[in-house]
Amino acid sequence: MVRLEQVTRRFGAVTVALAGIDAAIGRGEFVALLGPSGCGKSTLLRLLAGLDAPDAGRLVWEGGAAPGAGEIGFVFQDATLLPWASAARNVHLPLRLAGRRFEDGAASVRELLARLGLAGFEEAKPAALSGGMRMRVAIARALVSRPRLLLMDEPFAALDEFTRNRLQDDLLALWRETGSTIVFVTHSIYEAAYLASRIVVMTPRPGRIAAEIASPLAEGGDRRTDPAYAALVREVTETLRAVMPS
Ligand SMILES: Nc1ncnc2c1ncn2[C@@H]1O[C@H](COP(=O)(O)OP(=O)(O)OP(=O)(O)O)[C@@H](O)[C@H]1O
Repeated sequence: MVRLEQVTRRFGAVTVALAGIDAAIGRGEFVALLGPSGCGKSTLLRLLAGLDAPDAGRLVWEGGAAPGAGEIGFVFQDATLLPWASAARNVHLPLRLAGRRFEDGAASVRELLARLGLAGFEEAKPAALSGGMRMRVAIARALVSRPRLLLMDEPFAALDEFTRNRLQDDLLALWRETGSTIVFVTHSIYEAAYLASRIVVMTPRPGRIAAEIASPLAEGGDRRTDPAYAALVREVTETLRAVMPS
C-alpha cells in the first residue's frame, strides 16, 4: 500500500524523531509499531495520515496518490468524542464532514455500533458510557467511511486489562472480516504480539526501525493460551533487549 523511502523528520535543531526510515506496509497487513516513548511512533503515524510531512525522503503510495481524508481512519489514545452528541452522531461525524445527511448514513452507523457491541446505546451521550464503550464509539467512527487504512495510536492504553483484552479480540475479528490495513502504535510487547501480523520494533534518539518480526501465529484458536504466542512474546522481548540503547 505504501513504501517509506529514507523518511526523516526533525523537530528543532536536536530532535531527530525519525532518521532515514525505510519500510513498507502491504495491503491487508496488521502492522504494530512497537517501541519506548519518544522513538517516533506517533510521528510515523502522522506522516502516514498526511497530518505531517517528512523533512527528507518520501512516501510512495500504491496507485500514485496518498489516500484522501475519507480513506483513512484514525483512532487516538483518548476517544475524543463530541461530548454533546450521541454515540450515533459521533460515529456519523466523518460522513457529515463529507457532506452526508445523518438520515442517509443512519443504517451503517447503527450496524457498526451493533457490530462493536453497542446496540441500544445509539442515543447515549459519551458521559453515560464507560471508557471501553467510548473507545468502541471511536473505532466505529474511524470505520464508518470504510477507510483503506486504519491508523491507531495506543487506542487501548487507557483501558483496564479486561476491557483491553475484549477490544483486542474485537479488533482482530474486525480486521479478519474486513481485510483492512491497520497500523497500530503500542508500548506493549504483549499487545503487539497478540494483534499484529508483523511487528516493527523502533528505537529512540534518533527514531529508527531496529527490527521487524513476522508473526507466526495461526489464524483462529485462542492466541492467549497458545504456546506460540508465549514464544513470540519472548522473541520480541529478547529483540527489544538486544536493540535498545542502554
Ligand atoms: N510537534 C513536535 N514538536 C517538537 N517535537 C516533537 C513534536 N512531535 C514529536 N516531537 C519529538 O519527536 C520525538 C518522537 O515523538 P513521538 O511522539 O513520535 O514518539 P512516540 O514514540 O510516539 O512517543 P510516545 O510513545 O511517548 O507517544 C520525541 O522526542 C518528541 O519530543
